Amino acid sequence: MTALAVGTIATPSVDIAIEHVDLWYGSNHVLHDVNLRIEPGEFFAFLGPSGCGKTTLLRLIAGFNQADRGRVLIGGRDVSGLPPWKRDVGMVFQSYALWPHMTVEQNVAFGLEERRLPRQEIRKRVAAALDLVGLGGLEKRRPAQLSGGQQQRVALARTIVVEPKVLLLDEPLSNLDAKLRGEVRRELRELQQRLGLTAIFVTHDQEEANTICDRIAVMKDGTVQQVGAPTALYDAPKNLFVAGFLGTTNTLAGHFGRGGAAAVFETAAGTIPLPAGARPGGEPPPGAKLVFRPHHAVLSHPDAPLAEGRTRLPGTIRFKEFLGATERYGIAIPGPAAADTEILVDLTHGTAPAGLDPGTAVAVDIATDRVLVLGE
Ligand SMILES: Nc1ncnc2c1ncn2[C@@H]1O[C@H](COP(=O)(O)OP(=O)(O)OP(=O)(O)O)[C@@H](O)[C@H]1O
Repeated sequence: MTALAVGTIATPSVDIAIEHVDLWYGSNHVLHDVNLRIEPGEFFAFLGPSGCGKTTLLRLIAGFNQADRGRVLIGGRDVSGLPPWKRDVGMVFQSYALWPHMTVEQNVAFGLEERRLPRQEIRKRVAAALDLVGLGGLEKRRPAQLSGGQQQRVALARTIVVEPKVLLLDEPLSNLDAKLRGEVRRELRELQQRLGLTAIFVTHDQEEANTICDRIAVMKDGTVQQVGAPTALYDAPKNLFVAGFLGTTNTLAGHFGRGGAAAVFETAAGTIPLPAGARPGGEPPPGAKLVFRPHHAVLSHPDAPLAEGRTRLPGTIRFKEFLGATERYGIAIPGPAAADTEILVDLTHGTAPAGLDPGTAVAVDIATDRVLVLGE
């Protein structure tokens, strides 16, 4: 265990282990055999859609929920039976939960006064915590006299001032507007790194998880689907859910080629050769689909020669959207029984050939080595 001190705030870096955790709310089985290890000093995210069990898992680590099976270890110590105040965890809530009648200073000092620390020590630590979150000078204000971002920082200062071993953040930025969210999340990341604190961030926003966290656990229906660094999850998703949750993706239903030796995937839009490794060994996964990202294809003139490493599907532009740095094209690929497949293609703004307007016939040239076949 290492400890880092910034000013008078010291936080240890500890690991967290979640082992075979199951939890029911009555007859509702909310967490299913969850196993995770979070490294010391890591910024970790629980990411998933609403109701998948992220907050339940976070509250379990905090000690507000108890597992029906399995255990939680913090810094190697089994904390499963311990109440929240004996776990050395600090939690920041979505609502901030500040005391409205207290000043900033009093809000931050509250936890230290409860612990009956000497007055001098409290004063020093509160000043250091407010300094760390950039709120020096606002000590005498009340929460109502602060902006949302400033209130969030008070909540953070109040949590770190007690020097928790673990910082738990439950959608802490969701009450802030988009611009402020970006700013506060950078500050949060910087603070977490300076303190070397192990932190877990709950969010359903993939951009938030990607920008702030070292690793992410993607959750669905109370199960962990995949754990990895943001780029690893984006580039090598394990299944269709992870691929779809982390960014836009094209998915084409079909089946592996039969008969011939070549590894191909046959879809209603056409037959697509597969790179080595895209075809999992043995039986195809259930509900297998071909997957590729919109920026892994380009648009060409139907008569242009096909570049090496690409495979071509002919189609017609259905729509075009300007997204800022990129332009998104929706392409209808004709299929049997009048069932067109729609493929999205993202081109960097300014790089698209002229004349790519709705109704134009184009060729979608897909980078064959970026294609994956994934199951449910
Ligand atoms: N106190 C409770 N009693 C009974 N069921 C609950 C309770 N809290 C949550 N649930 C249920 O447990 C499941 C998981 O809820 P949880 O709040 O952990 O999900 P979440 O992923 O954090 O969702 P959100 O992003 O909407 O906060 C949901 O089906 C929810 O309705």
